[in-house]
Amino acid sequence: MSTTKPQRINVEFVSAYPSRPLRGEDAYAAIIGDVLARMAATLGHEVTREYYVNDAGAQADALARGVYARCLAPTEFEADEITALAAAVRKGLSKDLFEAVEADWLPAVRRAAVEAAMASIREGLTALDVQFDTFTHESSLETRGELFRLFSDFARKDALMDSSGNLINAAPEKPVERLMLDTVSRGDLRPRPLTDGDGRYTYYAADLAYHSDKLARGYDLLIDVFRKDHSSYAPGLIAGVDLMSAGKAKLSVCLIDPVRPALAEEPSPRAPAVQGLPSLEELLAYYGARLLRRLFLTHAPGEPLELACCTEIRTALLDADKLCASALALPISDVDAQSLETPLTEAAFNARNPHMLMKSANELAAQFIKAGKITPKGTAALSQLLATLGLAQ
Ligand SMILES: NC(=[NH2+])NCCC[C@H](N)C(=O)O
Repeated sequence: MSTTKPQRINVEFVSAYPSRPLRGEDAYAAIIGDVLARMAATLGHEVTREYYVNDAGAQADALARGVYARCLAPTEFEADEITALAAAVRKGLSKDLFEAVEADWLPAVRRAAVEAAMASIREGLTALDVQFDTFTHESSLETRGELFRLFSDFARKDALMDSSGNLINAAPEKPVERLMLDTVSRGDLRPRPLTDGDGRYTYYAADLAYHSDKLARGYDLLIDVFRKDHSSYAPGLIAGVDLMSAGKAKLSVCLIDPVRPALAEEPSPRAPAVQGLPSLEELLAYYGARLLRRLFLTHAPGEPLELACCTEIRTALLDADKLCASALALPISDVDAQSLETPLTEAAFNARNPHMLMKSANELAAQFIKAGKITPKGTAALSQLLATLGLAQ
């Protein structure tokens, strides 16, 4: 089945902050990441599906503080997803902790809050029928030692700069303020800060340490599925990986279009023009995981995806689903038809565009329905496409 040299591929996707529930864009990223991983596996590659849990920075601290406040005075807050987390966290922590100073309770509350939040994120992903092999926690990475090693390597490669943009030939023993990485020589538009004004490592620096960890695990290709708001961040990461891997492995970034609420059909002058975006829960309740998957895969990348719970969309998705099922149930004819499964999967994988596969699956099904019969190769091609899309009948 494989037409390319088998490679070890890591697909990182979703990686939403534990500090908020999953949104439409996360669900979209989940489906695209899942299908990219399926395509790679179909082509014979060895694939790891990974989620990066950002549990170490300011967002995680803010989550811990919100949860802590609700643990102390549960009745003072309106019920929301943070109160739900607080209820779970409160049960597992000792009472004394709630009398301690922040430095004492913060790490424990943060750990428990992240765990409870990730449990609910995992539930959402399972409901979407998307599995992961690995969850890597930012807090578990030995960032400090690893970054010193990386910075020394950058200095040797003439890529480490001080705050005035001058190259420095050795990494400082202790982190100093405004160290920069010269990523411009690797195709980036501007150098990237490695430490901030207080000498603390940036999110980008920690992300480099994380990608260095992925490289050490021996992958030939790293794929990051990011939301489009990462579009100016991504080139810095790509250049950083290029520097770290010395050309041995490559990072490729797939950007997910924003997901917006659909415009109301007849916006009234009084009502707001847009309805709120339905939550993942509502979307799943309305469409079910299968039609929701079809909906994301039907969207051609490039424009924001407008999402709504709408009878017309639901009917169209259901019809497309039935079309494929009916095509596969047609009488088998022995007329030979060309099989397009592998070259197409390869093209779609190289373009990081599962939409191409979706379109072809629909077209193929319509073609066979029109002919009133299906060839053995047609059955194989259509089944293979649907399996790769996670839509096997
Ligand atoms: N290695 C990465 N930077 N992964 C993406 C992380 C995304 C980040 N947690 C967010 O929700 O915006």
